[in-house]
Amino acid sequence: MVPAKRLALAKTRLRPLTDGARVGHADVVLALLADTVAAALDCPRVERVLVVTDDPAAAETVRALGAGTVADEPDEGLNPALVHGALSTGATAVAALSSDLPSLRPEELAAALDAAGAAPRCFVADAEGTGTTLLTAVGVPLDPRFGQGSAAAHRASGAVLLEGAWPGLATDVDTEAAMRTALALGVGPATAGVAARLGVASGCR
Ligand SMILES: Nc1nc2c(ncn2[C@@H]2O[C@H](COP(=O)(O)OP(=O)(O)OP(=O)(O)O)[C@@H](O)[C@H]2O)c(=O)[nH]1
Ligand SMILES: C[C@H](OP(=O)(O)O)C(=O)O
Repeated sequence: MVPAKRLALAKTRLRPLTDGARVGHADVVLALLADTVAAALDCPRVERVLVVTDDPAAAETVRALGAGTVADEPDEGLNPALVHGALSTGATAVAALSSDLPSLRPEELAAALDAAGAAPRCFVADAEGTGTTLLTAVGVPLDPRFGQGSAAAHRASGAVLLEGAWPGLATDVDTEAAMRTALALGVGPATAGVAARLGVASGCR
């Protein structure tokens, strides 16, 4: 599952990059989401990708890529939306993946999901070590604790930290600096496109 709130309201910390730019803020947020979803869809360990969203443009884009969508219910923020999404799948094994991972490679996600077999609930921390980019649950409720300091919250809730050589999985694009880190790693085509229009150089993922 990939959560995506309304594009215009999301990723406010990227506003310094998009304010006054030739490309709209929502287009940048959508590009990050599209590349993340495309990588998840290309991962052989992923049976299906569900985007939890109420945003019409996000829903249209991810459906065109091959993902499904689930309504953003009960409209009480990120964690309740993920619980709702997980229940709606009826699946035994579920994972919540950040929507802002444009450098994610399908093989990185496969490696993390393989490692997640080690415990009922596992998580991958972001590059700073404070946030979470992936939370997995097999045979138990997802019990998501995303938000500030979520790595510590997930650890305290009993989830096992997974560590590996997966820079694209760890590089969530919250800030302009993180965008530059992602671009240096190489990004998917949608993010490469908006980066070009923003005037930021990028490599290909
Ligand atoms: N479906 C859904 N997704 C959410 C909700 N709140 C946050 N998200 C998504 O969860 C992810 C992580 O959220 P944050 O890191 O807080 O992102 P953000 O609020 O867009 O970013 P900032 O404004 O810069 O803090 C982003 O992909 C958001 O779109 C929500 O209420 N519903
Ligand atoms: C949702 C949150 O994302 P951040 O805003 O820390 O990237 C998290 O990592 O739990």
